[in-house]
Amino acid sequence: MTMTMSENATVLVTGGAGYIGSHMVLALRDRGRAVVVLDDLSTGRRSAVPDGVPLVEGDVGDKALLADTCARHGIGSVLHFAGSIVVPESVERPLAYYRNNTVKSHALIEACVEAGIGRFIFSSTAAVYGMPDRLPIDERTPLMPINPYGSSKLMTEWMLRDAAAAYGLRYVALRYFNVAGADPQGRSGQVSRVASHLIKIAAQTVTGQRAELQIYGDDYDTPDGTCVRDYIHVSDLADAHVAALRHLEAGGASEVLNCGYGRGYSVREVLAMVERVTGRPLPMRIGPRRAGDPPALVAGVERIRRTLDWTPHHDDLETIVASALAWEERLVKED
Ligand SMILES: NC(=O)c1ccc[n+]([C@@H]2O[C@H](COP(=O)([O-])OP(=O)(O)OC[C@H]3O[C@@H](n4cnc5c(N)ncnc54)[C@H](O)[C@@H]3O)[C@@H](O)[C@H]2O)c1
Ligand SMILES: O=c1ccn([C@@H]2O[C@H](COP(=O)(O)OP(=O)(O)O[C@H]3O[C@H](CO)[C@H](O)[C@H](O)[C@H]3O)[C@@H](O)[C@H]2O)c(=O)[nH]1
Repeated sequence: MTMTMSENATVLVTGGAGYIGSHMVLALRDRGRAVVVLDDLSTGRRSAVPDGVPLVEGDVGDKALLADTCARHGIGSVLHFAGSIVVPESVERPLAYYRNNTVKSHALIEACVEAGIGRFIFSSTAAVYGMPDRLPIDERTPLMPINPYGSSKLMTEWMLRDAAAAYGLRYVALRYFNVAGADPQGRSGQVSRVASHLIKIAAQTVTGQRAELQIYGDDYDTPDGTCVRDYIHVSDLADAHVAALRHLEAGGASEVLNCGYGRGYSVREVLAMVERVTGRPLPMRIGPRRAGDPPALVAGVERIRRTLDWTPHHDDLETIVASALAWEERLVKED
């Protein structure tokens, strides 16, 4: 397949040494695209960036570095993953979250406008919806984040909306639901030890790094009393970004799109799948509810299916769980 001019331009992936960003780099490289990573390695790892991919080690809020990187590498599109992601930490340190997620995104958007970079893809989150009471959650659902993390992301969406109107930048904001799993070829996965995500914690428990897992509440108004989430495989999520990039490169309009499969699994269902995959009981107990957990979050996916040429390939809880476990076992062996 021949590439168009815009497909020849290098893609800047901020946060490309992190969990989702590293899968993004793989997805782009697998398609022969030129990629540069900008990451301060605060939670990411140098080893997550494949050989041959330039890593600019620095801060996404550093405008001089951004201008230099964009000019030096001939950047045509920016995929913005860099940020802070731990919800309870955002409650304790809100200003740090607004600085890292909102203020630094402002610097990046401004640098793009100044450099004439017209395509931008942003990692947003279902946290912009807060505690919606109707499922599935479509993009017209009122935006009422209940923590600084969600607010910091929503403010970036708004900056993009307004910058697009004023300066002609085109963007896609993808509101991720629950991202999980690891590269099917075992090239990347979630590395952070300070994990709060259910499937990562289950994998740490299976590999003996934790004695047991706690279910945060079994008295929700859901079929089995535990919270329901829409788990999306990280490689499908990366492919959705590739589709979003193609959409923008083909001249498509700015979009805000949910990114999930449109189906929910309860905490108990996820843990039952972990037991099925390992063939062993998982040490677990019921604990109290965790503050700020909505009972159920399931993406309305009509808009993304209509807008992007995106076909998920790993829409299967067993595949998600098995890939996360395989990655965790590899991490443990490496240590
Ligand atoms: N993991 C999820 O379930 C989830 C859900 C919704 C949205 N998101 C969003 O996806 C993005 C990636 O999340 P992740 O799970 O891969 O997290 P991660 O912590 O693994 O990756 C974030 C990366 O950004 C880098 N970084 C952070 N601040 C930076 C800065 N100021 N300058 C340069 N680099 C910086 C980190 O070193 C890390 O490599 C985030 O924006 C997050 O808000 C994640
Ligand atoms: O040890 C654990 C960890 C999680 N859970 C439960 O498992 C479900 C999923 O929790 P995660 O922490 O895996 O994911 P969240 O739904 O809380 O988080 C997701 O939504 C957040 C915003 O709401 C952020 O966007 C975050 O990055 C994204 O993964 C929740 O009901 C949680 O209470 C447990 O029972 N035990």
